[in-house]
Amino acid sequence: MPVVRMLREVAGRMLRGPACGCRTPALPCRFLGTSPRQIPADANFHSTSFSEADPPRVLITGGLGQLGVGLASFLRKRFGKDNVILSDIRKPPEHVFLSGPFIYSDILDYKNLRETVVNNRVTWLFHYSALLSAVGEANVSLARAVNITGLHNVLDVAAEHGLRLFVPSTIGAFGPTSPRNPAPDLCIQRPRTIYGVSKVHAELMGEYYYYRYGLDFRCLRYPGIISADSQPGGGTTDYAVQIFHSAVKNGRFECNLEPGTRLPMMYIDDCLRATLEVMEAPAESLSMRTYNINAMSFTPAELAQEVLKHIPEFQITYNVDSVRQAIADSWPMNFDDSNARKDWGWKHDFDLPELVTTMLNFHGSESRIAQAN
Ligand SMILES: NC(=O)C1=CN([C@@H]2O[C@H](COP(=O)(O)OP(=O)(O)OC[C@H]3O[C@@H](n4cnc5c(N)ncnc54)[C@H](O)[C@@H]3O)[C@@H](O)[C@H]2O)C=CC1
Ligand SMILES: CC(=O)[C@H](N)C(=O)O
Repeated sequence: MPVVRMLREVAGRMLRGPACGCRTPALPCRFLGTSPRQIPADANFHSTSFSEADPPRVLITGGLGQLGVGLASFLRKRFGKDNVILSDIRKPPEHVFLSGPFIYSDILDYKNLRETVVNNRVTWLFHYSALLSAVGEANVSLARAVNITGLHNVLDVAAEHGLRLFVPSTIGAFGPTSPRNPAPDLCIQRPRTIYGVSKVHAELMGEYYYYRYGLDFRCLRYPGIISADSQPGGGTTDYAVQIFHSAVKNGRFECNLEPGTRLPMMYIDDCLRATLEVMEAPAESLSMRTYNINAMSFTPAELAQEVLKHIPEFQITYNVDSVRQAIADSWPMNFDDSNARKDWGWKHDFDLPELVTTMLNFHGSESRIAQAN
């Protein structure tokens, strides 16, 4: 077959993608060329032999933030302590350092990242490094570097070494022109933050690498995540974590969003379980590479009402941060996650009442321990 005709046919298949019902990459991974970092044409992309019976060798980037330590502990229970490596550019607290393998890894340093993957025989990568929505607006050039350049490094290393790659996206990947109640998986995405723009970029680049190079890219759009034993890293949904700590400690909370601001939220246990479930889902069950996941949706006033049921003297006041409020007003109020439920059986466990009970129990017992010491 003449080369030009062959290439045209392959490109046609790639562009048709899932519309023709394909659930595997439309483009054989080495058909049109090599990985983006000029790997030789005879390089074997899926060279890391990974039998489903062997546990994966996992690397978590940006692992010292709100979600990474919990993810490491969750994955270590499943795959064994030494098979899950936590990494970050910050110094780990002692209890984290002692809990399992930790290494320095800067995602902006491509060679360092590649060395880490090679030396540790990594097969699965969870890419958590990022600057979140509010801190991203305060430092756009750093957010652009970490969230976009860093992602390019991660994608290239993952493609080069045949990794299964998880990259979280967010409700922040939608904008004021997206349907907001609920936001479906596929719709207009024109976010107005550097965080949101970088996450749409990540979704598209990951999907492109899947079709172009056969990279096993998987992505979930997380709602705002609420965790008891880790602090949020500078986002718009942070209030929903901080409120519990303040309620138990002081009986009051000053909220930086307006009382009626409705946003999708999820308890961390559901988020981590969803992350593992989509990574373990058989490839043929995934009709898409990027899924919304949802659990609950509430406003600060509704959350405060639920806290009041446990702490009758609790008081909430409002001192609105205009940057965060503008961001929240452009995000979905609710998420449609029917595709995740249909394709790989996603189901959340925590609704608002269970969330509030769990969070207050944790902070209540923490503060009782502190008082006793
Ligand atoms: N926490 C949430 O509510 C949500 C989080 N996500 C996503 O989940 C992921 C994890 O989120 P969090 O743990 O909350 O973030 P976080 O902001 O708490 O932690 C991010 C980590 O990235 C690290 N980092 C920054 N620059 C780095 C670099 N050059 N190299 C390596 N690491 C670097 C930071 O030191 C930090 O520990 C992020 O990608 C975030 O966008 C998505 C939606 C909701
Ligand atoms: C929802 C998110 O992505 C994050 N928590 C943020 O508020 O920036």
